[in-house]
Amino acid sequence: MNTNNQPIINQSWLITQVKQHKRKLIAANLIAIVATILSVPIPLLMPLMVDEVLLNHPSTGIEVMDHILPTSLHTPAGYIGLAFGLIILMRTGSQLLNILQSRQFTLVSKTITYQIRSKMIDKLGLISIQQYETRGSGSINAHLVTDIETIDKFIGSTLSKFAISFLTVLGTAVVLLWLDWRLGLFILLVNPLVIYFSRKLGSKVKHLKQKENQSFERFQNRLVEVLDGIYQLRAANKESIYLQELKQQANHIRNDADQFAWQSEAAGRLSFLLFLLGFELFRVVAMLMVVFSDLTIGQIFAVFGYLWFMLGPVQELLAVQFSWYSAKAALQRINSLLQMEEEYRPISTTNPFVSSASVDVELHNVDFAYNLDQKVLRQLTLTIPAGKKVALVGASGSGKSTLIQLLIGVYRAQSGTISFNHTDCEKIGFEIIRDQIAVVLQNPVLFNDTLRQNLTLGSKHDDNALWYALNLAQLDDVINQLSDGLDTQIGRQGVRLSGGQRQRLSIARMLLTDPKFVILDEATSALDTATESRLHRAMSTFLAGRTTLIVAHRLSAIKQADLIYVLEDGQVTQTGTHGELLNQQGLYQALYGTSNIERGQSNPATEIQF
Ligand SMILES: Nc1ncnc2c1ncn2[C@@H]1O[C@H](COP(=O)(O)OP(=O)(O)OP(=O)(O)O)[C@@H](O)[C@H]1O
Repeated sequence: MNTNNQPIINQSWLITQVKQHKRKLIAANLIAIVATILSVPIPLLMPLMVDEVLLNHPSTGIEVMDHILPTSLHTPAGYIGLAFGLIILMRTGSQLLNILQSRQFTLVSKTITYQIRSKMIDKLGLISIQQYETRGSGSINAHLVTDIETIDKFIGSTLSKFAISFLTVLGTAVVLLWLDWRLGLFILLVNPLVIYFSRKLGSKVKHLKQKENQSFERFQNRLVEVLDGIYQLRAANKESIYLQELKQQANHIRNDADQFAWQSEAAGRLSFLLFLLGFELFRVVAMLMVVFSDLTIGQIFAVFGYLWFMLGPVQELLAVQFSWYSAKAALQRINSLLQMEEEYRPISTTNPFVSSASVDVELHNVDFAYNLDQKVLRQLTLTIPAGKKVALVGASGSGKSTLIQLLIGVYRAQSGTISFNHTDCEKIGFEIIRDQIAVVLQNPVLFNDTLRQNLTLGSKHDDNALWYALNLAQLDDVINQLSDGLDTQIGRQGVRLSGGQRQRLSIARMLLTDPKFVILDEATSALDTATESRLHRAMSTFLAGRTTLIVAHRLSAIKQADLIYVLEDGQVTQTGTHGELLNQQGLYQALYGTSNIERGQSNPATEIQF
């Protein structure tokens, strides 16, 4: 866990990654150098053509060409043809090498972005549930997709071009120095000056990228929520209000993105304008030098050729910084995800389940609050004996589901102890505890996948085991009627199943894991009473001897328990069996008493809700 809040993806991390690809990067840079060496001399053929061929002042160039060409081609047309052939060869060679070097760079950049993405995926498994609840899946989604893409673009395209552009500008300056040291020096001084002003301009727009990202994050979070709730919004006829709100947020993105886009474009163009002014000045100086010094007409053609040659690379170099601002903002956001608070995972020092077939649970003076200002569980003490069925009842908001969250370690008690088989949960570690527990929730999470995958969640089970679990969960008849059976796709969040079928699928999933401790949190609330009663009967053999915690409002789910705890305002106020509690004055009697007497006699699976 990163406790010192230092960015995790920082320079030294990147350098370590880059070092792992040293050979590829060295190869890429060598290729870039060869490509530059091939392309930089092309404008030098100009003075050769103009001075030696067109103006008829033969010198070293013609001498060399005479060695290559047969005597019959020692003519201006022959020389021009040879120069043309050479230029084609050099340009093609240089472009092919550029392709090769960018291939090397993409190999490295894609691997580095894959590593960042993997690091983030690893982190997803560690982030505390509270952080997920506050940040929202939309923003996490944005980090994993958009931010990584920005970084990928920066490393892949910008950096690979950076090497070539930098080398080209440097090579050009060297040739200019050789042609005329004053011109070379001029170009060497102009470039840093332009880059300095361009950085100054760039620093004025970099915060706009962050603003754009924030708008995008807000939009994405809301979009995910609206899409998840679209059915209910449509049913409540409120869809248009939410879609309108999304449009407003899209409009914010438009404004913020527009600000960054035009201002960074303007800053880029102003920087380039500076360069062009230097360029024009350079041209004037070069022409004056033809008049006042020994620069030849051919050489001035070469100088102008080099100026054009530099334009593209200089533009690329200036663009790198704007691309860097986007990448830096993305990196900051990625780091903020990597720095999110992690779930508390004590290191396991003992495993009390190895020697014991069943699980008992004890809570002693447990205090818990989601927000420090409001306690949800207060000095809660209760025991769930091994192999027994225990029910937890209480009014809505009394803390029943919160207690389950603490049992599976999703949240941590602020004080008090939770023990399994007389061993403190912190000594056992929650990975081991979760191996013993299966939780069935009221709204089970289902994936847009086959029934089989939703049942097994990736574990290996043969079809007989699956059908056995489906049979106990009272779902085999339903699946039998589907043409694709276990391979039926159930749609997003299991939309092709009814609420009750989804709950039974989740129960079948629990049965397959063969847990020692079963937690049923309103697990059968969507079933009709007859199906629920059949299900309870079918499961009774499976549950016999397993510790079971039932959280329910329905009497039919509660009354089968060996022990019932009544929870009021985060504390146990009554304990006993159904019969005992009915005879005690208190919340249980108030909630179930009369209704039970009236309805319970006629139907054992009576449904009573409060
Ligand atoms: N993730 C959360 N963040 C902040 N507060 C929460 C969170 N979950 C629950 N609460 C609060 O904790 C209290 C207890 O909620 P809990 O879900 O445990 O009640 P419950 O007894 O299971 O209710 P129900 O029978 O309606 O499911 C409620 O006041 C609720 O507002």
